[in-house]
Amino acid sequence: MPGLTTAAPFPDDVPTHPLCVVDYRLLKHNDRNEIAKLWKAATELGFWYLGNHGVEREVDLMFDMGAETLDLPLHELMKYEQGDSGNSFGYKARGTIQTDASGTRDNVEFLNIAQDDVLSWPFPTHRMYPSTVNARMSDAIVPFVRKSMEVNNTLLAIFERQLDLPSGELAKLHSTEEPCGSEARCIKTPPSQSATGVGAHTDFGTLTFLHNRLGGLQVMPPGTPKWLYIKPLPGHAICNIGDALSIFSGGILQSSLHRVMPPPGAQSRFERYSIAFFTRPRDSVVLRALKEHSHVVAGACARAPPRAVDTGSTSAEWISRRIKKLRLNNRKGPETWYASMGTEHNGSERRIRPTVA
Ligand SMILES: O=C(O)CCC(=O)C(=O)O
Ligand SMILES: [Fe+2]
Repeated sequence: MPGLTTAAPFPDDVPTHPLCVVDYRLLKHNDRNEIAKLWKAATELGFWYLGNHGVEREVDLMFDMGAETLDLPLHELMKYEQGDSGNSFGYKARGTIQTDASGTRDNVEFLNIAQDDVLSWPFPTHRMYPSTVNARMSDAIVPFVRKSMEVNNTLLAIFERQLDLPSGELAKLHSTEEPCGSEARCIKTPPSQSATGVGAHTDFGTLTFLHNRLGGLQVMPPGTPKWLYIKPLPGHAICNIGDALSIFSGGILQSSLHRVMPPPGAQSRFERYSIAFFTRPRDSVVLRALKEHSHVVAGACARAPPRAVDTGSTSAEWISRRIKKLRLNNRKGPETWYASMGTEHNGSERRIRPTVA
């Protein structure tokens, strides 16, 4: 099954970052210890493993759907290419985005399917997709998206309580009454690559629910200049906080820099697939700290730089601007790359700029 190969183990001689293992079933039962583990992970690294999430079967079907689709002839896929205008939904061809300040081309292709199109299926909200996507909507994509939404909404409700926000305050920024940027993604990296797959970035949205089987994902822990692999843990998803949630929380929740490199060691000989579900706010939601609604967030804002508290940008503008700046056709020099990083709110970009003597 694509992306599921266990033919080569993750090597034990590469530097990894351990992640906290959180049990979704215990979270659903309001287990205080488990909530404390989640909170620690979300406020320190912003990444954790999630077990017992109940989406395992749908994830396997998504790996199949992704492989079928990304195996279609390029001329067919190109009919659905996302283009250079900052649109996220559709197909992203290899070599269309930059992976660093020098403008190095990426070597991955991916397919993004909008949550709104899945919920309104068979009627499109944003766009149409290749035939292999339509054929798998009912059995794979709709159940995967609905279950992933449920997982992320459960996590959001916990963060809402931990941040002392009124009940439903985060949920209403993500209600399905208005279009949003939430999407499912399948990424394919060809075998035997040496260059970066997806360059250093923080996720644009609220929460990411990620499934990969081969290594390659790396994180740069806050306060360090080091890239460390996150080892896939069988049967577990990898979850992480995105910029929007970090901003809503006044920086209490951490969105960390990460990237995708070729799988390490003997795993590099294999094609790599990953499946992700990104929860993002409604399009018109302004990305700013929810300080009027929580003394905890207000306290954090008092210590944060002003740009981290109010970006002055709606979620739709934020996502579109960053995607646009990643596209090589829009590159005007190194600053275009740094501008793709959402640098204004947390200074991520400062951490990977070459040190000036
Ligand atoms: O493929 C992976 O493991 C991570 C992908 C990722 O970070 C992203 O698509 O934002
Ligand atoms: Fe990411």
